[in-house]
Amino acid sequence: MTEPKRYFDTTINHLDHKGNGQAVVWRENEQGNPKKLKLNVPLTLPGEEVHVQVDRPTKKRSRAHVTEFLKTNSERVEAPCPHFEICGGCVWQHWSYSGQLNHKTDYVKRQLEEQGFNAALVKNTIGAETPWNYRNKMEFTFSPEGNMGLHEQGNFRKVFDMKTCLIAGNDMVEAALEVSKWAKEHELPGYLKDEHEGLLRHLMVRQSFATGEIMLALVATDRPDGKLKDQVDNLVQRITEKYPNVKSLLWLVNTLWADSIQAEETFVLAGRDFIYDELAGFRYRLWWNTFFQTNPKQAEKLVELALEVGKPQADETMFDLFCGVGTFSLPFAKKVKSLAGVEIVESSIESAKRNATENDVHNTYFLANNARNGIDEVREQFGQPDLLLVDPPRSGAGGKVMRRIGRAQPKRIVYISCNPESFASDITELTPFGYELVTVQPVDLFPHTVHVELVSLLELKK
Ligand SMILES: C[S@@+](CC[C@H](N)C(=O)[O-])C[C@H]1O[C@@H](n2cnc3c(N)ncnc32)[C@H](O)[C@@H]1O
Repeated sequence: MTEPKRYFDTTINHLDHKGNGQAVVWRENEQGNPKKLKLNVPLTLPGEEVHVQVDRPTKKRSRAHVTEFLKTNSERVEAPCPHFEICGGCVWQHWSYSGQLNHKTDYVKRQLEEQGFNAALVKNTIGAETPWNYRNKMEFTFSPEGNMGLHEQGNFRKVFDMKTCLIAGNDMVEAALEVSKWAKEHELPGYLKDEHEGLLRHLMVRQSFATGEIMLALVATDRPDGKLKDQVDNLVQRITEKYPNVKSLLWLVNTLWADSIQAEETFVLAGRDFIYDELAGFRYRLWWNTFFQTNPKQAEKLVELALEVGKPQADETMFDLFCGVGTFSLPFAKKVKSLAGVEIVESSIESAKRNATENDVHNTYFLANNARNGIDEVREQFGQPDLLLVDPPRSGAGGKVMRRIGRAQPKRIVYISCNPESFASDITELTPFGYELVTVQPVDLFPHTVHVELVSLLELKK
């Protein structure tokens, strides 16, 4: 039997939702008939002509690696991070920032067009002034070999030994690297998922760019006392001496198989159990599990844009669905008569209430409930809203919530989305209730990644 052909010349015709180049080649099957082979070619850009080696040439779809670039995209640039190509964090450092922004605008337009909306309503994506060191929160993983870093691209089981991260805040990366050094010096074993063995699982680090305060939360399978006492004392000493901005050093115990950042017990090793942050002129307390915007500079633009398109009025009643700790609720509440926020995570609602009081905002009501039931509950209490803001997670609000929004008949709806696909599908639900899409403004909160955020306005037709 002859070996199937593995090497092909091809052209990248588009990028998939993970940012990888897509191409099609033709191969011959065993009977000598032509068969289509779809290729997923990482680290390529639209229009590039490449010579590739295919992993599994007998499949319908396969991953392929570039062995030679025959023609490159004029927007291709040198990626500055030494971990690029291995790290699963950024996929587009090899693309000029303007190229990324144009692509994001086109992507939003395409999603809306596919659902029958007018793509001309989509404005050009607002980029970041500095597309580096923008993230205020990172979650690193410890590997069984004792490395601390991010997962490798396309391989969730492998973690590489991180030396730097160009998209995260510098101070928090330095403090995180000190924890990595500490773990190595004490030879503390990283966690082995399959065997459910080992000690260190994750390190969550967050930093406020406004106050400078840093939180380090180490997730481990054991408590920080007993046999670990000496090592933990050493960690506390080196962090508090070298990094005075670390105002919260936490140890979270997670003995469960589920490998997410969660805690059965929380130990405060140094400082408090929260840090202070500020956004758009408001002060927030953030605990280790509080959702907060991860690119605060660009998030401020989201708040400004939401206020600009939503035009809140002093005599209006407003609902904020998926309100989190009140990032949008507080600035809007300053401008309306009353505001009711709904959010599923109880600790975020507790935080939203405290944030409102601490920021001298006294016309808010926050309800811990899912958006679907919560909207009915706040309608019973406050009646029909004039203005409604909705900012759901990536999966979108879903038909049931959107139809309830439609039935509530607010005059204006500000929809903030981190996923244009679920956004486009969600807003189709509003058309039968008389809503019209007025404007869509994409904002880049995550440079060098495929993600794009947007602020939109829908109005009830007269
Ligand atoms: C994209 S975040 C937005 C949070 C907030 N607007 C902000 O900017 O900080 C989405 C929020 O929806 C919350 N959430 C997720 N599912 C929910 C549901 N079914 N009902 C209500 N809130 C939900 C999450 O806990 C999270 O706080």
